[in-house]
This record gives sequence, C-alpha cells and structure tokens, in this order.
Amino acid sequence: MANCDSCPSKDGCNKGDSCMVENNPLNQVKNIIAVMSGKGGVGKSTISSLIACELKNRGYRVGLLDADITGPSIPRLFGMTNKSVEITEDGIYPPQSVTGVYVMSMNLLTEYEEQAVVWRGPLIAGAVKQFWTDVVWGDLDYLIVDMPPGTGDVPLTVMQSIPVTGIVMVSTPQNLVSMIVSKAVDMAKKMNVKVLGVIENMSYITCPECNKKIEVFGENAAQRAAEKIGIDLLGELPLDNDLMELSDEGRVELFGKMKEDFKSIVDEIINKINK
Ligand SMILES: Nc1ncnc2c1ncn2[C@@H]1O[C@H](COP(=O)(O)OP(=O)(O)OP(=O)(O)O)[C@@H](O)[C@H]1O
Repeated sequence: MANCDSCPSKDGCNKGDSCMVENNPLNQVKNIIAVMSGKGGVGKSTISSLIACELKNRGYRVGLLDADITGPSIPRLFGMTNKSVEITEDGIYPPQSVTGVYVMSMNLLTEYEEQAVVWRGPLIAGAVKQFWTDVVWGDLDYLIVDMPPGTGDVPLTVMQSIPVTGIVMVSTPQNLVSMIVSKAVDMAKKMNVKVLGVIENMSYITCPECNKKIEVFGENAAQRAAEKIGIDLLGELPLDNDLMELSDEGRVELFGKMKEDFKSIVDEIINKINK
C-alpha cells in the first residue's frame, strides 16, 4: 500500500528509502495539519475542532483524525458519541458531523463512551497508523490530526507514518514560557516536520461589561514568549465561557459562527501552508 501517487508530500519528498509512510490509494489528502501540545489540558482538542470547523465553513473538504487513542474527546465535542463507523472491504468509512466534517476516533469504535482502551504503546501506535492507512478519507483538502499531549510514542508514530504538512502548537500562557513547548518544537524539528506556529489558548479574558481585552499575563506576552522559542505566534484565543459551554454540550461547531477571533488564526495557518 506504500503508494506515493496519493501522498500529499510527493512533490517535496526527500525521505527516499527512509520513508515509513503507507498511503491508501483511495485517499487524496492535500494538506495534513497536526495539532500538538507539550502537555495536557491546554485546549488542543478544542482548537483542533475549531480549525476543522472553520475550514469546513469556508467550503473545504475536511477530516479530523483523533490520534488520542486512550483519551479521545473529539466525538463528544461534536455530539457524535452515538455515531459509529461503517466498515466495508475498502476500509473504514468515517461518519460526518452536523456540518460535514469527517471524524475518526477510537470512541467511534468502542461499545460505549466510557470504555477504557487498556493497550500498551505499540498497539496504540498501530491504531493511529490504521486511522491513516485503513480509513477511507477520500478526497480531502485538509486533514486535522489531534495528537495526544507530549512527545511520546503516538506523536512519534504520527510524524513517521503520516505525511504531515505542518504542526500547530497549542499552549497556555504559563506553559509557553516554560520548556514544555520547546521540547515539542524540538521533536518536530528532529523529525523534519515544519512547525507552522503556536496558538496561545486562554490567553486573555474579555470584560463582560465593556468588552475590554484584559491581558492577565501582561501585554504582548504571547508574542514575546513565541519569539523566545523561535516560532511564529499564529494568534491568541481568550478564555471563553461560550466555547466551554458549547464544547460541553457537543456543539463546538456553533462557535465559529459566533466569534470572529478564530478566523484570523485560520487565515495565518493557510498562509503558512501555502508559503
Ligand atoms: N479558550 C477556551 N476557553 C474556555 N474553555 C476552554 C478553552 N479552551 C479549552 N477549554 C476547555 O478546557 C478543557 C480542556 O480542553 P481540551 O480537552 O481541548 O484540552 P486538551 O489539551 O485537548 O486536553 P487533553 O490533554 O485531555 O487532550 C475543556 O473543558 C475545554 O472546553
């Protein structure tokens, strides 16, 4: 199945015999964006979903691969916990969200949402690989990969076995100034995967009375921290009660229609990919 014809990296590939990517001939995926964070709970799944939704709103064909096998949260954010995949001789067909984002997640394969996946590393890495090789994504403009936190087995498998176009880092202000994000950036560089930049999540709050931006961590702190690490700041997202509520209710798709903040972040991502 090592099919270079359907590989999104075929024009710029310099891996030669060291390439470990297997491509499914049924898939033509133009761009793959992996969303990564140094540590957990910083909003990586939320931001992966928002990127997918905004790209979908713009008319692109979009898929969302939940590579967090043991802690999958994408189906819940989209209210898809009662959906399941269709398995045929061709492979696994991912279900679509309300707005038409194709979603693949371990939680669409387990019998019930709370079912724990008690697997060791190699099995987990194998499942992630299969989400790329055995899922019939078809023709996609963008595939967003929501990685598990950190720099462990799964991020390594994703970078080795999926032809990632670029990585979007997600951080909160406290973590951006620590070495955690730097480690993730360092990993991407070692694996020769382009880092598109960082999104600082929960960066500020907006005053509910006067709409003033309150930068709890200091003015331009995110910009300064990103410069220190040597990556571009793609944008900042506030701590937003609507986002939290919509996510909890499985209606994350409605957020993009309500808020403008995220649109310029996605503009930046598209610009960086096309550079
Ligand atoms: N900008 C935001 N404003 C308010 N709440 C947010 C924001 N971003 C994320 N959250 C909330 O923070 C929690 C953690 O977010 P999320 O699950 O996306 O993080 P994660 O980094 O993917 O976590 P994990 O390490 O478990 O994969 C969720 O309850 C989510 O709704």
